[in-house]
Amino acid sequence: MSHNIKYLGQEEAQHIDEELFSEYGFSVDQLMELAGLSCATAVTRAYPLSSLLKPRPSLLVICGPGNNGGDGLVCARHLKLFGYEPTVLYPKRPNKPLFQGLTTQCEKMEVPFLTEMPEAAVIDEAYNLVIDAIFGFSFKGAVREPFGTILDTLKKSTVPIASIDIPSGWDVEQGSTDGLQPDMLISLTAPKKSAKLFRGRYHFLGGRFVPPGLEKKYDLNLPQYPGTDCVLQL
Ligand SMILES: NC(=O)C1=CN([C@@H]2O[C@H](COP(=O)(O)OP(=O)(O)OC[C@H]3O[C@@H](n4cnc5c(N)ncnc54)[C@H](O)[C@@H]3O)[C@@H](O)[C@H]2O)[C@@H](O)CC1
Ligand SMILES: [K+]
Repeated sequence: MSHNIKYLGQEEAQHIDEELFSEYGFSVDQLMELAGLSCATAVTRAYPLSSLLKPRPSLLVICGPGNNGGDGLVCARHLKLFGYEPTVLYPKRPNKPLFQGLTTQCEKMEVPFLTEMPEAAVIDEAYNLVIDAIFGFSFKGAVREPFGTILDTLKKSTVPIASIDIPSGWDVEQGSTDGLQPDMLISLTAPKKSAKLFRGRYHFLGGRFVPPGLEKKYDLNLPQYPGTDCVLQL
């Protein structure tokens, strides 16, 4: 069913993104809400509350400086509504109303924000899962701080990682041989080329907002989502 789905290159993913806004009239916050809701829903499928090993349903959501980080904030808010206990690390915050609003919404919902990245041993002790919302399809080049240190710590941790759209630090097309090895990947809109190298247990597709005309133009060949679901396991 999913074998013909298109794996997008970096530029193609960015073109689709731009077209959703320019030609199709969507706003960023609309799509970010749907993307983040998909991610939260996919997490509930792969890691239901009843399956978590720690006494509290604690999750660490690490948000980066762009829209992937915004997806993480939306995902954290929905996971809180779903009964999980997310904590957010958001070290580089863009000075834009969209991200400020998403941050306030989390704070008002009593989602705690950390001031620094915990050590790997602390993460292993405290959290059931890390949600990686650091970089998405616009990541390029060598990782800049503080994210290099954060990714190094995540590599040392043994807690499963769920990556939003791309495993952070991976080249969008080529992946990475010594990078993160997430347990879960939630591809948004369509998987990116590096997703072919994903070796974790759960690969989900989310972001059920692609208009048929756009899907056709880019030959995305998306599988059919079941019923009214916003996610699909690939
Ligand atoms: N069209 C879509 O499918 C949608 C995409 N969304 C999300 O938006 C993401 C793309 O967002 P953006 O284009 O804002 O970009 P990203 O969130 O991928 O990252 C860009 C940010 O990371 C920084 N950065 C890039 N390379 C870096 C490096 N080597 N070291 C340190 N920092 C680096 C940039 O300065 C920028 O602040 C997608 O992956 C997805 O998660 C959703 O929010 C909405 C819909
Ligand atoms: K990511």
